[in-house]
Amino acid sequence: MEPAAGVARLGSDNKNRCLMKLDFLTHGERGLAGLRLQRCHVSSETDRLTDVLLCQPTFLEPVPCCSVTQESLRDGFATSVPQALVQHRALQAALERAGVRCHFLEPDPAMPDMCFTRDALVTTPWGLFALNPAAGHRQAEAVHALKALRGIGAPLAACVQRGTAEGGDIAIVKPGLVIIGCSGERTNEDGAESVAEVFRGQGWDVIVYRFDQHFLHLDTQFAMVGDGLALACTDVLSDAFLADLARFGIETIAVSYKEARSLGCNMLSLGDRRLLASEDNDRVIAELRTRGYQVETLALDQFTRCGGGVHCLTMPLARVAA
Ligand SMILES: NC(=O)NCCC[C@H](N)C(=O)O
Repeated sequence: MEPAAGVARLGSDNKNRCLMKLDFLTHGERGLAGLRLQRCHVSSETDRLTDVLLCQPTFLEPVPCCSVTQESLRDGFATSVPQALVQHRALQAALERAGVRCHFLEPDPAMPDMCFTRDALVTTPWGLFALNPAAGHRQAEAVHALKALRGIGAPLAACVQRGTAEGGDIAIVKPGLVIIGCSGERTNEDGAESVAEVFRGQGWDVIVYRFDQHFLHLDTQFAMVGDGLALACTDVLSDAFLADLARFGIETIAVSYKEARSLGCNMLSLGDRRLLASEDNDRVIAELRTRGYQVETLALDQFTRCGGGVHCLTMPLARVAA
């Protein structure tokens, strides 16, 4: 069967099953506002970011589906949508100042966590990979995002065939190496294996890292910030995983458990040693600056108190090697 227009070829039967399920996406759906996507591929989380997917937090709610949000609610936290919108606009402005094109999904009242665009799908070197969020209130997000992205010309490369998988659990470390987090709750064993198959099929090395569901996603404990450099909650990550990182030549900056709870690992690399981070992580940010990284900080407490920082709020659509 020939792939539908705009669908990348990955040479797997799985892909054809995926296409049949999502066939409707190629026909007449409303796209994102305006901008056509020139390219859609990510081979490394630290290449220069050119295009990103965002969704304004118009309907943000503190859904008690992760331990950070539960703690915030216990402390009496309530979201303020006007404040969240201001913070999100500042994130957009920082991205645009850095030369990144921002593409926006339409917010939907049925999707209170849609502003965390990271989780519904991931961009691979071959195009979009449609995921299957586990959290009940997030399950519609993948189809919602795909409809819009297909409308601006993004190719669909693959989709999860079995189990559940969320984008915060997938780190495209460098060409040829992906790490998949598996807590059993958000990304489960079948979902992790389904994602791993696609990368292995392209000759990539895959590390599957299993952790306790308290930590929600891999990107609350681990994120690449530069070539061969990661922020890592070494208090929590297993010795075997840390040894795997060393084996693949990845150095880590240690982030404490408390820093990770306030999304201290959850930074976004813009490439060229530039980073966006939420404020209130002074020690980690100072360490990065000492190493020559340019770190711009943003007030994002409306989101961090709901369990997600800059990394979770952004889904890179295209990065180019510097
Ligand atoms: N990648 C991420 O860690 N995303 C944060 C998602 C937070 C949201 N409240 C959730 O529990 O799904």
